[in-house]
Amino acid sequence: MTDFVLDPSTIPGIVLAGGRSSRMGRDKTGVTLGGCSLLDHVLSRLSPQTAEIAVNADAADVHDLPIVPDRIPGKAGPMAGIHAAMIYGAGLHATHVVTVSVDCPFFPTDLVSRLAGAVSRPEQIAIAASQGRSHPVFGLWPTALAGDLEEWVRIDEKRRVRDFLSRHDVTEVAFPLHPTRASVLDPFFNINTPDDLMEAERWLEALRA
Ligand SMILES: Nc1nc2c(ncn2[C@@H]2O[C@H](COP(=O)(O)OP(=O)(O)OP(=O)(O)O)[C@@H](O)[C@H]2O)c(=O)[nH]1
Ligand SMILES: [Mg+2]
Repeated sequence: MTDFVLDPSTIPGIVLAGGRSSRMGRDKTGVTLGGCSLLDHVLSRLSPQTAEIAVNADAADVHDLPIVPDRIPGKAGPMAGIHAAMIYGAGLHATHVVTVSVDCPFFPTDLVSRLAGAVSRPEQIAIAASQGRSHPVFGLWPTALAGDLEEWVRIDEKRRVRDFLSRHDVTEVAFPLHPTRASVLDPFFNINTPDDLMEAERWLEALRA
């Protein structure tokens, strides 16, 4: 039994868009899919699920949303974005933040509620998974871990997300595949290359059919 309950409607959501997009060759945030930017796809999935939304990036066309740049310099990887998200959430007096990746337009519509429902202790991290693989950029993070994460990024040269997670109490939440007319879609399908973008166009058609 646990008496720790997290209200998903109070959890700020941060879109991680601070990477180099090197495989795509141009900033993934503004790449269009079905005529809308990837950022717009992700915002329409996230906004019904969270209280406030910010975008982790150095600079981008993010409408009138707050931009949260990395605090740790040098493009230190996704954990630097998650660190910036934790600091942002702490500034809003939130105990937890949710992160999603800008290059993943089909993520589950019940992501935040299921992650929030999975944690049973205040310092527990919840991470999404599908098909037996975890997707740590889709996570629910206690803002109280910001100091530990900052120190880890400074001392751990490899900065593998999994190595950070191994220091903490983590629960994984498995999400089902999504049936479409074409085939079953992994909701965490993510777009790294121009070929992935073409595949995403086909998934979008299949979802609309
Ligand atoms: N803040 C921040 N976010 C990052 C960094 N590197 C990657 N990310 C984010 O982490 C998520 C997963 O990263 P990738 O899929 O590798 O994206 P990417 O690094 O922009 O693309 P590549 O350069 O092709 O690897 C994306 O949402 C990126 O925006 C970083 O150095 N800082
Ligand atoms: Mg990368």
